[in-house]
Amino acid sequence: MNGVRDRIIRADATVAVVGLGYVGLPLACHFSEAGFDVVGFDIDLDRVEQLRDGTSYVEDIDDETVQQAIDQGFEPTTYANALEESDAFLVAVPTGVEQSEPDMSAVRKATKSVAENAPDREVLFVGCSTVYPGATEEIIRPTLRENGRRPGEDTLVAFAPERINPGGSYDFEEIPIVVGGDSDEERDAATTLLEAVVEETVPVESTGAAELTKVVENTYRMVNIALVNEVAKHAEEIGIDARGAIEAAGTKPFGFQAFSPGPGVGGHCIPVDPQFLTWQGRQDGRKLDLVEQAHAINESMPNHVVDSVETALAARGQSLDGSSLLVLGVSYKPNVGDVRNSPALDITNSLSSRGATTKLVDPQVDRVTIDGATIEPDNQIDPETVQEVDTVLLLVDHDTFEYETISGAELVVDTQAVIPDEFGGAVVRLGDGRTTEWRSEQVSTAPQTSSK
Ligand SMILES: NC(=O)c1ccc[n+]([C@@H]2O[C@H](COP(=O)([O-])OP(=O)(O)OC[C@H]3O[C@@H](n4cnc5c(N)ncnc54)[C@H](O)[C@@H]3O)[C@@H](O)[C@H]2O)c1
Ligand SMILES: CC(=O)N[C@@H]1[C@@H](OP(=O)(O)OP(=O)(O)OC[C@H]2O[C@@H](n3ccc(=O)[nH]c3=O)[C@H](O)[C@@H]2O)O[C@H](CO)[C@@H](O)[C@@H]1O
Repeated sequence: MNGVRDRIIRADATVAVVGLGYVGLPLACHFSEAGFDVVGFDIDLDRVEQLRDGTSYVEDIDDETVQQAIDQGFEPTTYANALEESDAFLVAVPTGVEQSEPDMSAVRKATKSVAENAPDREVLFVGCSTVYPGATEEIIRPTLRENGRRPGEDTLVAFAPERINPGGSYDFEEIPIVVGGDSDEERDAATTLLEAVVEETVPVESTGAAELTKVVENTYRMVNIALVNEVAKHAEEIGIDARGAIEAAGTKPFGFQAFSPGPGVGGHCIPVDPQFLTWQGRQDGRKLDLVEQAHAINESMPNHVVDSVETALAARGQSLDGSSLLVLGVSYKPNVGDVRNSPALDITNSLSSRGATTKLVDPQVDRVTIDGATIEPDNQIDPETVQEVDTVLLLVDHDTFEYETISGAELVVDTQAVIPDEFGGAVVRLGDGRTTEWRSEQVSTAPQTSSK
């Protein structure tokens, strides 16, 4: 009765979370709340010190939650040897792509840290990072073996991809977790562990099945966003409003899920995870044409937005070169401060390279580096600036934006179609059926002078 699963069942297992970011910190706090001793290992000293001071850096976890976990024994540390008394290891370190190739370097290093420090008894290793299908077999197990562990024997191995959704409407415990193991013993141990913190686990037959599940979830989302982006560009040409059609299609009670056209696809998941599949396909000499093309469509949206600004200014007798814009929203999606892969960065870069000057507003983002320059976006929309610029460009619909403040704008390019019609100025919307109209006629309020 000294197997790791037994220790988990008795809740006298020590849980180690490796990687204390958007995924790892909530995991650590939930296992602490569930009554487990928790060790949190991270290589970022600043993050560890913040946690030890009871301070959170993750939007969905407040300081009080961190302090409660600390009071219950949660031990954030940068010392890997603090792992030596742990029984179950949850690894949630960054993964991504570099030059379209999967970057699994952090997974390798974290797995090595676990192997080098795990105690000389049966332990459980659960991969939580999003990886390419087969990575547990090809990277994690060999790394454990190369560093003195026996996968499947003294180290049970499973894969349980995180579905946590920062800023989302679902609570952590409400989101079912898929758990893949290559043996019943490994799958059962991991399922038992995760059932301590979520209401539902979904066991699948292998680690590969769980890895593919996660990548499929996010590839499905990326491809369907690309579909509505392509439809939006088409709708602009045929003079029919795309969003109205998508919204109407959403009334079909089955067989359709509505997505929203936008200025591009950002974040660390949706533009990234599908590239694990396309890379894998190309490795075998097979292209996943649909996934590759969908990614390309989404990548084309920032330029489409800049072209729309240029066309809207031209319809008013103005040039993009020398124009001034107030850009609303820098993060990759509403109500988050994360700028990873944000389309706003590409759009702002492109505007600058085409001679426009931009002023950024984002209440969620303290500072952002664009083209090597560190910029601190304004916190709120300044009506005076609205009057001064040639165009207000809305990229991200943060809840805290008050659009009344832009009522004096001469031109608004609205990529999210959230500016109300009573706005009064000239509003150009992504996917708007009236695009053909404003392209061909001078906008009634258009000044005939050059840009300010
Ligand atoms: N953020 C999300 O909403 C989300 C959702 C689902 C899945 N994921 C996946 O989870 C994984 C982690 O993502 P995240 O958003 O938490 O990343 P993050 O960057 O917020 O946090 C990762 C943490 O790991 C630490 N780290 C890096 N290398 C390490 C190492 N060798 N040993 C110990 N710590 C190390 C970093 O210092 C950082 O604090 C990624 O694979 C991501 O795709 C993220
Ligand atoms: C656990 C996990 O992996 N969770 C992921 C996470 O993904 P995420 O945080 O990256 O957020 P997304 O909402 O996918 O946005 C990504 C980009 O796509 C743009 N977009 C989105 C929808 C749309 O209709 N049109 C768009 O243009 C948006 O602006 C942004 O730039 O949460 C999603 C649920 O929110 C999950 O499904 C998804 O698995």
